[in-house]
Amino acid sequence: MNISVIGCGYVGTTTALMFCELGYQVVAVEKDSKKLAMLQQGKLPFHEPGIDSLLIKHLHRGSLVFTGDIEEGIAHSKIIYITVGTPSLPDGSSDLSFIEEVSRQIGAAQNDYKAVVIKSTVPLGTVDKVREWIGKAQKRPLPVDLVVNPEFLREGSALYDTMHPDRIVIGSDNPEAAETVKQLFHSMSCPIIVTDCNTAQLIKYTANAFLATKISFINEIGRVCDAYGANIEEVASGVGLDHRIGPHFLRAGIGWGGSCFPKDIAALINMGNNNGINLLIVQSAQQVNQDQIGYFIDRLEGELHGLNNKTVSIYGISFKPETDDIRESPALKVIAEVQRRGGTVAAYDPMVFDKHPELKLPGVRVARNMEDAWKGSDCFFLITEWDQFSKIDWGQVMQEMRTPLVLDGRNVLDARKLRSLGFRYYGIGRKTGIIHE
Ligand SMILES: NC(=O)c1ccc[n+]([C@@H]2O[C@H](COP(=O)([O-])OP(=O)(O)OC[C@H]3O[C@@H](n4cnc5c(N)ncnc54)[C@H](O)[C@@H]3O)[C@@H](O)[C@H]2O)c1
Ligand SMILES: O=c1ccn([C@@H]2O[C@H](COP(=O)(O)OP(=O)(O)O[C@H]3O[C@H](CO)[C@@H](O)[C@H](O)[C@H]3O)[C@@H](O)[C@H]2O)c(=O)[nH]1
Repeated sequence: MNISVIGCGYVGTTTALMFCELGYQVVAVEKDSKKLAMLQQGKLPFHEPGIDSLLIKHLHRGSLVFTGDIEEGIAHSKIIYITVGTPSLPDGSSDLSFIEEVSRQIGAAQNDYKAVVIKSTVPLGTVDKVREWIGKAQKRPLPVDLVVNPEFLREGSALYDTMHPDRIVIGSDNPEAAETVKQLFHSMSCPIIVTDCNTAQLIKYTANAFLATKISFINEIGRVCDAYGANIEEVASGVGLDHRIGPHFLRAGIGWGGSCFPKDIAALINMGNNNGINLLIVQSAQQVNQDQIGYFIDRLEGELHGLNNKTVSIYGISFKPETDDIRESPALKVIAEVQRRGGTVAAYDPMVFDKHPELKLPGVRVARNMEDAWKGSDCFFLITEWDQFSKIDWGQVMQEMRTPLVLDGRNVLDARKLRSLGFRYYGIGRKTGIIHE
């Protein structure tokens, strides 16, 4: 069977490869000519572990073809997946312009029946708009079914998550179309939930909002730990052993970022507002997350008695390890806030600057290596827990920093060791405790 995928970013490329692995013939459409040229040559325009080798495998086999010609993509199959971006607008609502563009292109290129499957995360009600955009662009009335099949992959483990999902969610107002899409996954063993479009979309938003709220909640408890000298990791593991709560997404730190949580939480709040529903819990989770940057920087400013003439070394720019994605990265917010309060910044990331040579961070000294960033610095500030930061020679750091201050935005460094070496070390909620200190 043939499948077309439109939009070859993190989700589209992974989805295309997942379908190739399941045995389908895939045509993937990308409009960005630079990205397209790379993909056609078997090179990934972004970093995602494990995807590179699969890309080459399926290009060689001919099971995957990349094209910039949307008409070729539409003609290739009856099942068209939409995987374009849905970024935030300033009011928190979703920018559906990419979805609209693709919908109109589908309608204009259509010459027979299509099942259009929206994998992008889109607000409830979007399906009706897509149906209208497609219909208006059709040269003559042609049948189209709309299905939503939201994606739950995490960057950094995209391939694994797509090949081993906890569940697959399919929403459609037409049971036959839903069944067609369900059959695509017949070889997968996870639960498949078939429901209506709005319910399927709300499963996606609720999952992201719940996970983000879990993190904000533990971050807030981390502040209570700081106030009373309790240990947040022991609190989290003690609480997480309760099966009703579970151990995941209870790692306290500088807060959540990325291309999904911030925008999806904003979109959910916006959907509530549009209907007179004040989503208090989700709004609070968002607020706690915004405040978390200030919580750390207040500590930094206090420890250094002001940031004027102080240099802060930022370790990790991507929003999490094993990705080059900097969308809504906490590091960028920390840099802006340090600069706003008068400090200067040196930054190191093992991936981001190599992958994005065009990236400009005004006023920031980009370090060539880890050592270069801490030399003469007043604070080692870890934002992203790249594995290599766990192998640092802290004796050398102590020799080469101007001020022996370490802020650990991910609670991953060895607090006891750093303190015994003479560093002033702060994570969140890590003053005491016996497991990690
Ligand atoms: N990134 C994730 O971890 C993740 C996980 C789950 C869901 N999602 C959702 O999936 C969607 C896509 O996210 P992403 O991170 O892959 O986005 P992305 O920005 O990385 O990729 C989107 C791609 O679509 C291309 N595109 C846009 N319009 C096009 C058109 N008309 N024709 C062909 N190509 C076009 C863009 O050039 C870009 O390469 C979003 O709605 C997002 O919320 C993302
Ligand atoms: O205990 C935790 C777990 C995560 N994070 C942070 O939360 C953010 C998001 O992390 P993660 O969820 O691992 O990454 P994403 O790739 O953004 O994935 C989320 O967003 C995707 C897009 O919607 C969904 O598909 C995934 O299911 C959902 O986990 C990152 O900044 C992490 O550092 C924490 O601070 N503490």
